[in-house]
Amino acid sequence: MDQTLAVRMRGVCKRYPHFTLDGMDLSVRQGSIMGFLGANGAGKSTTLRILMGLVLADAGDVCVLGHEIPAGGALARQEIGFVSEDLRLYGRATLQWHMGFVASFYPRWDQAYAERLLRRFDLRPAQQIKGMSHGQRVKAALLLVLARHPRLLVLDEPTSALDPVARHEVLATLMEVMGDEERSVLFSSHNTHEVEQIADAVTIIDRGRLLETDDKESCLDRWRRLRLEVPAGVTLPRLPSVVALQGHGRAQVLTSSDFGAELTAALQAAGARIHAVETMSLEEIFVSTVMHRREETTA
Ligand SMILES: Nc1ncnc2c1ncn2[C@@H]1O[C@H](COP(=O)(O)OP(=O)(O)OP(=O)(O)O)[C@@H](O)[C@H]1O
Repeated sequence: MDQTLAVRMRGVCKRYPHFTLDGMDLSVRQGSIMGFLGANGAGKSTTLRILMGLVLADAGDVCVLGHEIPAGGALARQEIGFVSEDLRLYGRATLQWHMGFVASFYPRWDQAYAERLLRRFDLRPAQQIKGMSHGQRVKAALLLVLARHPRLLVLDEPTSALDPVARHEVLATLMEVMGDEERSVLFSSHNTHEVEQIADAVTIIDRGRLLETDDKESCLDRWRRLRLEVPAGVTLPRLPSVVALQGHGRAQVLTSSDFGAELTAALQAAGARIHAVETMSLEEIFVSTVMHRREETTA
């Protein structure tokens, strides 16, 4: 495996009665934060569970931190911090008890850092888990994995239950963790704003398929919305990078996934005038990518 990749998934398939993960590819570079975006039911949790060795794939190759999955799953999990919706914490035990429990298994447990996180996340160590709100439980689970200093953090929608202040603290903590070039984060989310804020790479999936994966900056750089004037009788060229065309008559809006000189030249040669070229947010890119693929598959 490429030593610079923390995660490498190739052609992974998983068939459920009403869902198929279909040839999923996913690469996470060591030292990067990968935002894993998908609509409800897209297959994000299934993909993350396969790479954790918690769900067995029907086909494909998975390698995490140099360990083949599932054979090397136990070794890989020693170096991964995984936080998901179904948090496996003991309701009747306190956070303090959990901290001692985790510390006894992981020699790299960092008590001083754990205490800093307690203050930052505004958690009380003597509190029982069952008395915590959902958001507090998520923060407790994050503390328990972060203080182990895992080489890879795999977070399944870590911020979905958090209020804006808690979300800000968690995102800031994740960015701080990345001060170390050895560490990598893979986190799934519906929230394109937080992915845009902290990720340096983005993967978009829908209905069990990979749609887009790229460095965030190059993704934001490629996508553009063009406001066009299209005189009567002009037919716009059908270029592969044209993802959407809206409006009729003279004023039309074109969305491109690969804006550049070639598209500009083709539009001008056809007789269209470009009035404006606008950048797009990751949210707009995500929605355009998913809608385009759904239209293609239903056409
Ligand atoms: N154990 C299972 N048995 C049958 N179907 C399953 C199982 N696990 C997941 N699925 C199905 O796989 C699909 C993808 O689910 P998954 O949880 O991976 O999506 P997701 O992208 O994480 O969604 P969300 O954002 O809503 O959490 C869903 O249709 C779900 O019903």
